[in-house]
Amino acid sequence: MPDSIKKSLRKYFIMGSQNCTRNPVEILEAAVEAGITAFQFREKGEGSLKGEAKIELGKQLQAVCHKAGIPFIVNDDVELVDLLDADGIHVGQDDQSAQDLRKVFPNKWIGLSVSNANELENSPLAYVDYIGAGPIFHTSTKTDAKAAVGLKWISTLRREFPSLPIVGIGGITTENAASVMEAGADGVSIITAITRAENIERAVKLL
Ligand SMILES: Cc1ncc(COP(=O)(O)OP(=O)(O)O)c(N)n1
Ligand SMILES: Cc1nc(C(=O)O)sc1CCOP(=O)(O)O
Ligand SMILES: [Mg+2]
Repeated sequence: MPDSIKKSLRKYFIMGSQNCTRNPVEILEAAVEAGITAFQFREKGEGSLKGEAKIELGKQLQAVCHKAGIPFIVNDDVELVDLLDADGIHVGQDDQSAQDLRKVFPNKWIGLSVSNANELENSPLAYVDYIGAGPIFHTSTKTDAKAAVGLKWISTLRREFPSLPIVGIGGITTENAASVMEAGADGVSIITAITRAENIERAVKLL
């Protein structure tokens, strides 16, 4: 099981309509065509859709993932995971606890953000399928992101947990993605380097 998750985390695209300057469905289709291996619907923050509009976009993006056979993960929103029967959920340290989520979703992927040793110590890793480690580099995409933790955080996690699926996130680009993998990550999570790419196919291939 961890091996198939690791494979799926390799090019993990995250996006919501607030990250897009054109149709999000077309952006996801282009990214899928170019070879992303998983997708997280993160409709959150300024300019994001709410209520029915969010659900409708989620359904459309999920259909693109289903057609391509890649996992469709929902960020934060437990009700939406349930409603759409998503493949998994990603939560942070201040969101619903992974332990509680595991009771509700015994067979779905649960991803948890872990940014430092203190969070790691307090994280219920037994209930988690993968860790999102970051922000590795500076990012302006998440307004409440912590200070960049650097590649060392990935190598520390990898040393302590040799078989745990780990994905790096935050400020990852076509130029620095290889360094994240070399530090020990199983994959890279990206928003801007894909949503704002002049050529999505080229960007995903370079990643
Ligand atoms: C793969 C991945 N890693 C980390 C995050 C960040 O989650 P969180 O800390 O809950 O912050 P928000 O994304 O909810 O703003 C993520 N979404 N995905
Ligand atoms: C959603 C998110 N979570 C982060 C974390 O550190 O937990 S950084 C981040 C934003 C990533 O966007 P970009 O690829 O544009 O830097
Ligand atoms: Mg969250």
